[in-house]
Amino acid sequence: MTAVIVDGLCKNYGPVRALDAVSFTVAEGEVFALLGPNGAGKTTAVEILEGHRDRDGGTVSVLGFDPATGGRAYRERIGIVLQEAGFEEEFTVAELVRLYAGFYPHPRRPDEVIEQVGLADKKDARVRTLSGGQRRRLDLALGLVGRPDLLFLDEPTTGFDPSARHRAWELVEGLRALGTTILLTTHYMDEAQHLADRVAVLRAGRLVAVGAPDTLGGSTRGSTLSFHLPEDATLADLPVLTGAIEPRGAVVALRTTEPARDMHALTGWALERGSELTSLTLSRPGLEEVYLDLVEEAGERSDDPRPTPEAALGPATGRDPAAEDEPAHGRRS
Ligand SMILES: Nc1ncnc2c1ncn2[C@@H]1O[C@H](COP(=O)(O)OP(=O)(O)OP(=O)(O)O)[C@@H](O)[C@H]1O
Repeated sequence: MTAVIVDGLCKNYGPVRALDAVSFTVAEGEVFALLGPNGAGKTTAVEILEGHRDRDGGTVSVLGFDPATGGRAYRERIGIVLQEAGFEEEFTVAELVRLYAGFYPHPRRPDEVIEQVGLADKKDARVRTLSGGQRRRLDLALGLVGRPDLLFLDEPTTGFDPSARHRAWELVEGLRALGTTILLTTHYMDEAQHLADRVAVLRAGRLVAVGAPDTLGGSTRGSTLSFHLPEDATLADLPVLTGAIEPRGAVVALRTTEPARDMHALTGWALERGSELTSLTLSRPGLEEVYLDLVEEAGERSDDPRPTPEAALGPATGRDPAAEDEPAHGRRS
């Protein structure tokens, strides 16, 4: 079954078109990452899916519910880890996790969840005494304790130290193994690469690519063939190659969409002249490289969302009273 279906989703904040006909699906049990620069619309999309924000157009189905009208039955099926949740500071960790467990019909055992997120030694500590990273782990515990079918993780490891980060990744992998569908946002490409089955890249409210982290952007982005230039050769001696050559010190890198042809030409050339092509490697661009290409294409600025067509037609008429300036549920937008 498909866990999430988003079709033609639109959201405007006054003159700003935060989401412009965004469509994607997430399969049941899949880990799906929404990527994009600041202001791209990730939080808006996630808040609409969570049922915390209205949409202006399009259809959304999550676990068979429309989040806008799913009510309590819907909320019991999902878990949410907010970017900045406001906690009751005087509760202890254990009290708060137990309190949240009480909101759900089939919760996980609070002690087990506290252990899983690495807060066992802090279970009797008051929330106000926790460090930033420990608070994020508590966020995670509160998102997990209801045993959700779908977990929303909004930048789940921001502020984590490297070992806490790896622990969180293991936790996500464990949840995936249990069949939990996970929709996460992150600015860390290594996190998306490591955790996500598929990623979607938003830029200024528009979806610009969806795919597996290893193949995002398609074959047209090409591969990189790199090798050490033989000592007795110069760049001018190289055979005719289809790709563009970039010298990087002693190493030559060739970005090519025809790697087999270029590899054949190069190795033939080296054999013929009796040279060795040391450290010859063929690699696809990493997710970070592809992502940067996608979000920087067409010279768009990351913090420059598209205006709505109405706003683009004329001078701004001031703040639209319909603009929602109040973040939903204590969420920073
Ligand atoms: N409550 C609001 N009122 C008015 N404009 C908003 C509101 N929330 C978000 N926006 C605008 O909508 C656009 C998308 O914002 P959003 O928070 O969804 O982006 P994001 O991709 O989550 O960014 P970040 O990576 O910084 O969290 C931005 O231009 C933002 O300024």
